[in-house]
Amino acid sequence: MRGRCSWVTWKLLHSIKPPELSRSCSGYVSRVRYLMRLKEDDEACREALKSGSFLLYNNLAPLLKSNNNIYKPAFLKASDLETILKKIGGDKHIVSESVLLGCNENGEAQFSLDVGDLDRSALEQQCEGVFVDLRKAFFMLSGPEAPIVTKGQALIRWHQTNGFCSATGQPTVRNQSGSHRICHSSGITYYPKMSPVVIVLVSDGSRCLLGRQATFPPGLYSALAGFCDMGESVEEALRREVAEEVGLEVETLRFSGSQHWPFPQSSFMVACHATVNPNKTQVSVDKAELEDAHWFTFEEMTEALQLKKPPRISKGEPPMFWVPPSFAIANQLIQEWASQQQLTRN
Ligand SMILES: NC(=O)C1=CN([C@@H]2O[C@H](COP(=O)(O)OP(=O)(O)OC[C@H]3O[C@@H](n4cnc5c(N)ncnc54)[C@H](O)[C@@H]3O)[C@@H](O)[C@H]2O)C=CC1
Ligand SMILES: [Mg+2]
Repeated sequence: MRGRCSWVTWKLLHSIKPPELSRSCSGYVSRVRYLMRLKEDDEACREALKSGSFLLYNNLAPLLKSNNNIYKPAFLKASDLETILKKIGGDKHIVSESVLLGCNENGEAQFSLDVGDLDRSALEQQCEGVFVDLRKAFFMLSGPEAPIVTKGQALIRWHQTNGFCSATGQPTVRNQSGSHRICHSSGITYYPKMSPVVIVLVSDGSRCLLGRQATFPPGLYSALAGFCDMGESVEEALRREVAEEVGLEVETLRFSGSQHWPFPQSSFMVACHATVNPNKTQVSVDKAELEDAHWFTFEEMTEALQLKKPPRISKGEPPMFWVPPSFAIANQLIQEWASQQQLTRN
């Protein structure tokens, strides 16, 4: 039997018609509830496709548009997308392959769509935009716009790589919004997946510890990170990763924030600050995981934070030390640590 609460919610959701919704869902709660409905109700989602806006990707590279050298994700209106598809000889039915992304401030549904099969340069010309590799796009977009672009890519990638049931090998079928895929043979429902990762900035009170993997660009050092093992809490994963990678024992930890990270597959980054005993700071690096890790002073960190772009590499010179840019949560941890140090020094 349906509980009173869920019945009221159900009535609320189903009594609102899509046109009314699109006019009235500027509030956060309305937008969330509209999205909730679009996720599960195929008919409502098909309706929203007719008036929504679309962020295109070409083989996972998002379409960006520049205005006076300020780049933004190039969302296209449904009608404009249809016109452009017609002009370049694309099939208008590919629109139904779009994946629901969100709902903008005006209450319009947003979708992401990979158009990798269509002529890239013709599309760029028609849309007056450019498809940019996501890693490069990060440097071109302002902070608040990056998450929706990475979300769109992550969802498209998830659908591209989850076309078959891992139990039966049979094809999986998506719902209209793309919020899940079902194998009708086994009855298993698959939802888009992220792997939990802990990322931690370790401090001994006056210095902080950063490491680099051999695959990092020259000179880049970041906070320590690692995937959570099955059954572990964030706290356990964090203690283990620090012990494994640098041979230190964490004494305290404090949550800072979290971030979806699209590379190489979707991760859910949980960021924390941690401290170690200032008398037990001898680092022993696990060379299988890290090329190097060492303690950095406040002055070194402050200087690295000034760099807004990866530094140029000069021939014969040792690479300059730099830290992840502002779109990475590692940067947030470093900024917070530097501010804290600044306070204690004043
Ligand atoms: N947003 C940010 O600020 C930062 C993000 N990261 C991300 O954190 C992630 C984890 O960092 P790592 O030091 O590489 O992790 P890690 O220290 O756990 O080492 C990676 C190894 O863990 C194993 N592994 C266990 N579970 C895995 C899973 N679910 N997926 C992939 N590999 C798994 C593999 O053998 C892999 O080679 C990376 O994807 C990296 O891109 C790392 C630093 C900064
Ligand atoms: Mg690691």
